[in-house]
Amino acid sequence: SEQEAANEEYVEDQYLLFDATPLEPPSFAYGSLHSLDRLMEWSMKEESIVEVLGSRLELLQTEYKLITSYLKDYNESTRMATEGLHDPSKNTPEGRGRVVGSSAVLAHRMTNRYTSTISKLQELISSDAYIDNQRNINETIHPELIKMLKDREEKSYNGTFTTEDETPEALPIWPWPHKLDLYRSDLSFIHLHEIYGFFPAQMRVGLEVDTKYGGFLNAKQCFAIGAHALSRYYYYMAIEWLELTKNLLLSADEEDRSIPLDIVSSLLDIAIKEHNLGIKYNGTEEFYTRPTYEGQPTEERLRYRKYIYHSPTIRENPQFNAVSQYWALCSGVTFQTPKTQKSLKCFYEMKRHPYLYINPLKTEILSENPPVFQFYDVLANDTIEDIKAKAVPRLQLSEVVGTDDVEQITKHRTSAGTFMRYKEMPKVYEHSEIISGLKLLEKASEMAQVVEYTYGRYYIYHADALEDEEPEEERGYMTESGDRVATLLYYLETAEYGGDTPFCAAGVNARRVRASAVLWYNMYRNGTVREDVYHGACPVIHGHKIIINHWIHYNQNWNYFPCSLNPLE
Ligand SMILES: O=C(O)CCC(=O)C(=O)O
Ligand SMILES: [Fe+2]
Repeated sequence: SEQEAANEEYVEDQYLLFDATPLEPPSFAYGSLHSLDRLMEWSMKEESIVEVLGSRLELLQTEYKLITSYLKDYNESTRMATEGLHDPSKNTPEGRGRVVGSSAVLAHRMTNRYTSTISKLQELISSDAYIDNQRNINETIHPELIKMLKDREEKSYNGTFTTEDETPEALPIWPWPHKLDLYRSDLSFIHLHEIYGFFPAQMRVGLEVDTKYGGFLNAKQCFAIGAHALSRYYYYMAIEWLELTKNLLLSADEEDRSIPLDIVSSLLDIAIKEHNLGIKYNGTEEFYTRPTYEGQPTEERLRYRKYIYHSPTIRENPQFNAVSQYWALCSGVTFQTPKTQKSLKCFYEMKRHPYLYINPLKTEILSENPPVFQFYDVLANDTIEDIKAKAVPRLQLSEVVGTDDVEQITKHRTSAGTFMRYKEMPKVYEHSEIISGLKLLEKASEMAQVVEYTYGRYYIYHADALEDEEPEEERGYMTESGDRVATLLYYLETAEYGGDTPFCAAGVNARRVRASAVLWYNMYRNGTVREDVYHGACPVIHGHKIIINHWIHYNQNWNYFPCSLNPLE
């Protein structure tokens, strides 16, 4: 119908529905609010915005009063008195001028306006305060100024180094926040919803457990998240956000009513219809979806989640295990058997290197098969701060090997990252060789990657080894140095809530402990890729997390990681 068409157009226009890339992003890596540093910068910038807008408002109030009184006076005298002129020759500016000029009252009131009201207005707009404010506003909230600088950003530093010696002299100048930043922020809520199973009503008022900051999302913002979820075919989440929006609009407390209720309802209908259709035709493919209807989905979802977490048949179903294990682990459910847990130990490692006799490695076996170790207190605070100081200003949105499609990337990885050359942290590279017992230098590993996650940012479960799946050009020198045999990950900064590193098949998380490192093997000794080291990064719920990834390659490490006849080693 006409109404439906209008709704659809409205929604498409406003909320990216049914079209994956209507924003024409300047580049897939475009972002200005993608790291703590950027968020802090724009938050600090907002203080000057608030200041100029505050004085703007005061000036506007004075200006508003003067203009109102001027127009009122004019309307009540000149306009009213000359409105009824029947002689068309008098109904011209000139004719009216003659009437005003001949009338004591009209002329007197005009004299007053010029000498009093307008001269006050003149005074106001030529005052230093007014001129300063105008200039400050231009400088503070004019995105064009920032956009101009963007050129320099593109020329200066694009986030990766092409040669070993290249240094980032000019740091990027960040463009004005873009709708894509908002898109990614919506997505943070969607991922917190999906992975932890939080309810939209919970997330709307803030997820802090200890503190309430008093912020909440209004109906329009909840609607945008729902519409975003729908555009990505996340039906059950769309339903829950849209239902929340509807309830907010139906409650008397909601102040923002700029989203029409009928639009919310029609989107909700679409989401429910699509959701139920998906179940009918896809069967178990979208295993977490269940038939739903208005008012009912959330309990159903919770029950189903419990079922996923606690049912070994579901957890072990090869089609679903990685995702259900990832969800369960992120939500705090571990599933190592008591027998496995009993076999795990903590010890001081002193054998690998003379250095370790002096400073033994506090080692914990998190899992024996697949082998996952965590080492504690391996980075000094100064080292952490030094790396952070270098890496943080150049963090850019993370890429995913083999794609530059925004939709694809944001599905998998929403962190920000940069690379750290050997020269920038030689001690850390050398230290990494000692604690891993493997060779990293001389191209035995990739350039270390520093990665940051702010609220809702995550890395879905994945394998680090690229196998032969990726095109040759994406694998770069790995074709010579071999695949990623092992990963060494350091926690430089940990989130207050969220942000653990779950190992799906092992059924255990590496827990976020600042200055600790996690080591695991992505390949067997014989060089074949392990299938049981799927892992990820749980979304940060509150705070932020920074890690270093060292991806260690196989070929130069055969010596340190000798071949075995046992294919399971
Ligand atoms: O951030 C984490 O906890 C894991 C990161 C990871 O697996 C990766 O970057 O490959
Ligand atoms: Fe990984």
